[in-house]
Amino acid sequence: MSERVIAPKNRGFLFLDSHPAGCERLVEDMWQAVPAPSRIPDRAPVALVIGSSAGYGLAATIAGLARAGIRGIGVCFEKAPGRRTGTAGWYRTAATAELARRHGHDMVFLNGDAFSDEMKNQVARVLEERFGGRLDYLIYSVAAPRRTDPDTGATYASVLKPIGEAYSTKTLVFDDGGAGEVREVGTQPADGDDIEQTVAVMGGTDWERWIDHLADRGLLADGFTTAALSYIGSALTAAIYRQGTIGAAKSHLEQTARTLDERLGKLVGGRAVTSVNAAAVTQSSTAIPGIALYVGLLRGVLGHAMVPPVGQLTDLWDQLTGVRPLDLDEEGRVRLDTWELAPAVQTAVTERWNTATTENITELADLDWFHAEVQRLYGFAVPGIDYAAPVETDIPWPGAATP
Ligand SMILES: NC(=O)c1ccc[n+]([C@@H]2O[C@H](COP(=O)([O-])OP(=O)(O)OC[C@H]3O[C@@H](n4cnc5c(N)ncnc54)[C@H](O)[C@@H]3O)[C@@H](O)[C@H]2O)c1
Repeated sequence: MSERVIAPKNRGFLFLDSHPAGCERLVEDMWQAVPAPSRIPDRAPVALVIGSSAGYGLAATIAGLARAGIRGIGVCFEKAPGRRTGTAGWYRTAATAELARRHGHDMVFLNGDAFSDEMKNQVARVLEERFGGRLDYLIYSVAAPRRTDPDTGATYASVLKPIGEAYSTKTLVFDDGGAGEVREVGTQPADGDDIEQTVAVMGGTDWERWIDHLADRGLLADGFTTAALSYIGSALTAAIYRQGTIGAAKSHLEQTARTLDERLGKLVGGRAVTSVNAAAVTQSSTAIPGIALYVGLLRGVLGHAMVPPVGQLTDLWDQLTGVRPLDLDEEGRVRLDTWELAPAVQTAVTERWNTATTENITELADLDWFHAEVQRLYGFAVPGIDYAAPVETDIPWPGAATP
């Protein structure tokens, strides 16, 4: 046992420690935010969520459990407590597992590299031994800086760069006291094999490898449906996002969905789609130049009308499970970002973006919210948590939860 008081220590948007009690409370709040199921399925669907410990994948897991009544497996890559605390995703997973258990869902969490064949084999074994060898849904929500290709052993690294020309953008940074500053940052364009490397990590290759692996072992149920998360975003961030290296990876992911959709249709009467979600504060998104300013301004314009990830994922589950029909755009994508990209919203954000300076930023953007959201990624700034009290940090990885 190792109880201690944990104070936030950070370098920019990255924190060295996380707070177990804050992480637990956030997971409980997310669960509470999900509306009760509109119908109880005869048989709890079996789902696999890859990237289940943070951001959209965590939202997929919690909305899946609380709304769609899933059971199954969550896969993520987290660090255990040691000299420092465990990662926030470690504690969020422990909290999610406990909630699943309390609500009677059989949910197993596996910690390791989703890109490896070892993890794919491990998941296949758990599906065979524990879930009747039948997978109904797979949600793919990995955001990673690197991927090692199991066939060649080559390791690819993704980069966030514009394509063609150098790009300069306004961005938001915080000083130690939490005051925001609007700065200009420049990024050089992709060169060499930057695009191929980024596509190799964040494109659809690993998603397809998962489906192939599970299909080869006969583990896909009739009507098996899979969704991978994607992003389009604003014209304000297009040069670094959708038109940049990561956008090339998202185009590849969306193309993979079209190929998989055709294949799964023939194989098991199944479906593959991408789900285009809205901007959210996550560990991955805060690493993208300009996104912090953009999201702060978006919140300044929309306030509580922003739909949080768990709200968007409730909608996705409703569409995947047939509570309402799958609503696809002309490119075959589920669109959960329409409120973000509404022309009136984008016009208002653009006006604010163009005039934003360090002096007026507090009037234009919701900086308090943004700054707190960043801290909440690590379990800090959570209302109701006593941060002066010692907490147990040595929390074990959840064992297979038998309801
Ligand atoms: N954050 C946004 O604004 C936003 C908007 C729309 C779509 N998306 C998409 O959602 C997806 C998830 O992004 P996020 O922002 O929620 O990321 P995140 O950083 O919050 O979460 C990433 C998850 O991936 C897991 N992961 C990372 N590497 C792994 C590995 N090698 N093996 C197993 N698990 C691994 C992490 O443990 C974590 O659970 C991405 O496809 C992203 O493009 C994000």
